[in-house]
Amino acid sequence: MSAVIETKNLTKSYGRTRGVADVSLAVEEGEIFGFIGPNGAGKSTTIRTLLSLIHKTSGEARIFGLDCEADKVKILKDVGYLPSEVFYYDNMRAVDLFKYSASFYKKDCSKKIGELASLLQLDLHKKIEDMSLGNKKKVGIIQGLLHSPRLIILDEPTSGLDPLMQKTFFDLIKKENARGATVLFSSHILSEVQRICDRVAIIKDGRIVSVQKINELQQSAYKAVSFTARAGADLRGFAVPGAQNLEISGQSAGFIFKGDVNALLTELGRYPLVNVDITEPTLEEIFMHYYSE
Ligand SMILES: Nc1ncnc2c1ncn2[C@@H]1O[C@H](COP(=O)(O)OP(=O)(O)OP(=O)(O)O)[C@@H](O)[C@H]1O
Repeated sequence: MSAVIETKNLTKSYGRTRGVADVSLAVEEGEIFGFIGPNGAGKSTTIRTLLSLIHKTSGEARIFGLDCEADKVKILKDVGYLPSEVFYYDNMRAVDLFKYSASFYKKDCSKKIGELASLLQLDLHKKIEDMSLGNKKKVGIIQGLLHSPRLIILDEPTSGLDPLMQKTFFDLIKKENARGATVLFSSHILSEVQRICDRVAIIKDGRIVSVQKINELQQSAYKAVSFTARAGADLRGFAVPGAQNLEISGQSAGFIFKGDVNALLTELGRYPLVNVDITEPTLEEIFMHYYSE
């Protein structure tokens, strides 16, 4: 395997404002790689820097082994990009925009444009300014995929798509991946990442805090624990090493746990319990732990 995207200590500052700092990532050929973090974490900044839409402050960024700034033109021929906010030549019809885009790639993309439009149910002959937000998003998706790129970069791609169309979209991305495309997929919606990605990088406050395989993340040592005690029991003193995000509400409590199970059971045994649940945490619960650290 070879890295399609590789960054080393990639840093971008907007004057005094933090963009991203020391981002080191490797996305391997054929992966669907998730990039997840809350709003403002630095996902779009990383992506725009990779595409040389903005200049890095320091560090290295390579795509297909080429330097993202020096070899930008060569790289972009084989990259499909769906920006988080789509701006278009509004008075054009979708079909004309696609023809115009295709002319850059010097490829006949008409068959693929037709297939994508039919799959996504987009009227190609409508003016973009007359389209709903969801249909404008579809225009962005088709524009990103029409040249069958080797690398697809999607920045929050599903906003504005209804759930049925989201499923169609995910199936489409899986199909593009099956034909050999590598995919970088940014999102703040955890269930989306869980649905489609092989590995995920978590970014927080401009820095990567973890890179993991999705299945390993779910099988990590973390457990979700919740319990309920009999009326009158005071849970405020509940404490065990390894418990995080502890929330106590009346007679019930819940937390994420990674630690000595015996210590957990001993602590639980101090309370008159009526119920205990120890389960695999959802991705949401696992990520909350990263977000709140
Ligand atoms: N053009 C800009 N000028 C100044 N600061 C910026 C600019 N663009 C982004 N930032 C700052 O950089 C940081 C990272 O923002 P970025 O948009 O990359 O985050 P994000 O993870 O993509 O979040 P979102 O989902 O909200 O777009 C934020 O603190 C943001 O305020």
